[in-house]
Amino acid sequence: MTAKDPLIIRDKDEMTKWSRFMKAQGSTIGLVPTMGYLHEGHISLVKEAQKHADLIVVSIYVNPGQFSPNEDLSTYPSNFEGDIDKLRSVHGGVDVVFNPFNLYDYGVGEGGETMKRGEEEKGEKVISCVESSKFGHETWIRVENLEKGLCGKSRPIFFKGVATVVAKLFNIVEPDVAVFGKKDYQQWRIIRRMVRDLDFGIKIIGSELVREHDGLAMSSRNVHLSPQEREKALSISRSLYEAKKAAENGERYCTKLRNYVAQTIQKAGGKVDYDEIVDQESLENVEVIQRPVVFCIAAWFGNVRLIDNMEINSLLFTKTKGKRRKQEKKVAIS
Ligand SMILES: Nc1ncnc2c1ncn2[C@@H]1O[C@H](COP(=O)(O)OP(=O)(O)OP(=O)(O)O)[C@@H](O)[C@H]1O
Ligand SMILES: CC(C)(CO)[C@@H](O)C(=O)[O-]
Ligand code: BAL
Repeated sequence: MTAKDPLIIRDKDEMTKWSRFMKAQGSTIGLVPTMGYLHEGHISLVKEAQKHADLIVVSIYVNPGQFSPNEDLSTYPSNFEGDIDKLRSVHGGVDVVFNPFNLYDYGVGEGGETMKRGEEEKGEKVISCVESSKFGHETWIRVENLEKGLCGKSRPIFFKGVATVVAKLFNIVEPDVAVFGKKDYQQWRIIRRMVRDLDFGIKIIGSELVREHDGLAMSSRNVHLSPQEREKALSISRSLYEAKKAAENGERYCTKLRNYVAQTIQKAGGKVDYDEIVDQESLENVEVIQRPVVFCIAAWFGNVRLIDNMEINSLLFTKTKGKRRKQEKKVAIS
């Protein structure tokens, strides 16, 4: 297998020029938006994109617009050279890495009048790092209902920042297809809704969540976990698996399942931000499972906030010779 060096494009106008040129030659373009510090979860998105498009663009950009000033923008991990090495060795390769330097580069008004930092300290308004950085950006996309729950509660500007930067990337790269990971389940749903509501004409693909060998959901932020915190964080995926199994074996009451997961994570030393069972499409809370749902979790281990989720698609009322299949291992979730 020969390694392929991706072309690195840093200027947004050049990115658009490249895409338009390639499309004029008849090629289709698949976009994989990332914030870098790539792992196998990201690579799985690239492989998925390869199935749907001729040419692949991976964007690497830590978007200040989705971080509040009190969040971890300044410590978000990065390793650009390492990322390029990883992409170089993907079978079939990546054509472009778009690593923009001028995504919000509009200059600063006289007297820095776009500076709003301070308001959030008075508790009046939550603003994003992009607003407090004097970039002059003031246009935002909100996906009003889907962004309200789950991560939207504890990160109130997160999804407006994500939807806006993704819309910018779509306008710059002009892809035919874009791939998002179901690890960020709410994000994937929000992007799909935005694309539908604003007629982007881009196919959005949700790619399966990739886990470490021991079940931990892969995430760039895992690098900040100490070995002890990492071990404790396994309580998330383990309890989710148990809850899924219990649901499949007939436990439909969400309160029971949620309490079990929350208690397991707390016992392991984690601090639960939310644990909710929601409808896969509307992301609205479900009390009794009667249709496909997704069990979504966010929890803190030390200073690291992790998210994970598990879809529960089929309620296993499988019958063996007329009887409900006996649970091999009784799942204690009372
Ligand atoms: N384990 C994973 N499985 C599938 N997709 C993933 C996984 N981790 C990240 N992705 C997807 O990769 C894309 C880029 O995500 P991002 O660069 O923020 O990585 P991340 O690992 O989610 O980082 P973090 O959660 O620490 O911010 C998103 O669409 C995200 O859902
Ligand atoms: C979609 C995204 C690249 C937007 O900054 C980011 O939220 C991410 O990496 O999931
Ligand atoms: N993958 C989500 C990016 C973030 O947490 O900011």
